[in-house]
Amino acid sequence: MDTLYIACDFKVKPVQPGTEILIAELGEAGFESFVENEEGVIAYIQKSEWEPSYLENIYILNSGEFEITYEVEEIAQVNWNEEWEKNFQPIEVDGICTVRAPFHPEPATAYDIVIEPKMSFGTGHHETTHMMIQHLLRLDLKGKKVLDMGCGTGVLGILAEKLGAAEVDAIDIDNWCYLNSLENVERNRCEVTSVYEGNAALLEGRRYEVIIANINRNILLNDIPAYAACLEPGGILLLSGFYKDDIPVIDELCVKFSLNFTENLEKNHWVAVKYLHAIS
Ligand SMILES: C[S@@+](CC[C@H](N)C(=O)[O-])C[C@H]1O[C@@H](n2cnc3c(N)ncnc32)[C@H](O)[C@@H]1O
Repeated sequence: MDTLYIACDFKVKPVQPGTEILIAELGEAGFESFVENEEGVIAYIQKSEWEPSYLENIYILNSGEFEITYEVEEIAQVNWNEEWEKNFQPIEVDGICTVRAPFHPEPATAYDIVIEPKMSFGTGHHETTHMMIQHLLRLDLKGKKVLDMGCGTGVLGILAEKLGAAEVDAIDIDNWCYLNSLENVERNRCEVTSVYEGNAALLEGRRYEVIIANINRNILLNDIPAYAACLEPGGILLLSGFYKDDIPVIDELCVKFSLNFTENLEKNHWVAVKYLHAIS
């Protein structure tokens, strides 16, 4: 079944830094996927999530700081491979991990993740994915049970398996992301990663030592109690998908569930925060 999408084709002047700021704002607002080009960016959102007034609340479009024009189009399927071949450059994180498409040459980094992103979020280009990869590279995941909540392309769960996790559950609410994660898990020859379509309701009765969730502020505020309920004492929770300014409200909730702030990475106002589940 085809999922209908809204594609907004933004022409931005100057392209940098205007496009970067626009993508950050659209990502926070709920746009799922971005294809950058020489003139700006095409941003995608599921039609079911879209309202005609949606762009009115995107500050950068109305601030006058950048000259931005756009066209809105409804689409079903497009040739994503062609789009990504034109636009997707490999991403290297800390000289240790590369995220690339199948048509890129094999890298020399210790970890090589091959992603065909299609419509899903999670190529390592976004600040939040990049920082979550950085966090993961610094953890000892050997033998751990890991949850990748809001897996998108599956990139973080795939990396968790490559870093030695004993078992990885990757969950996404979106059918397209679920299917894309399945494909990418297979493409990377993962053996201990299972992909599920769903949300925090699936977590009942499950236990994890590490939980990764790069989603957005509101979903996290809703689902942190469910994450805490299935995180082992001494376990680690990595959260991203929100801005630095949102840390206090996220922190306030986490503390109530014995999740203690330990470390924070920050890039272009986006953050990725590490919490430790207190041992009671
Ligand atoms: C910002 S993307 C992150 C993708 C990938 N994990 C990464 O770090 O690049 C967030 C993902 O969360 C999914 N999502 C949104 N709400 C969700 C929910 N309530 N439960 C599970 N997944 C959700 C979206 O479909 C999307 O794929």
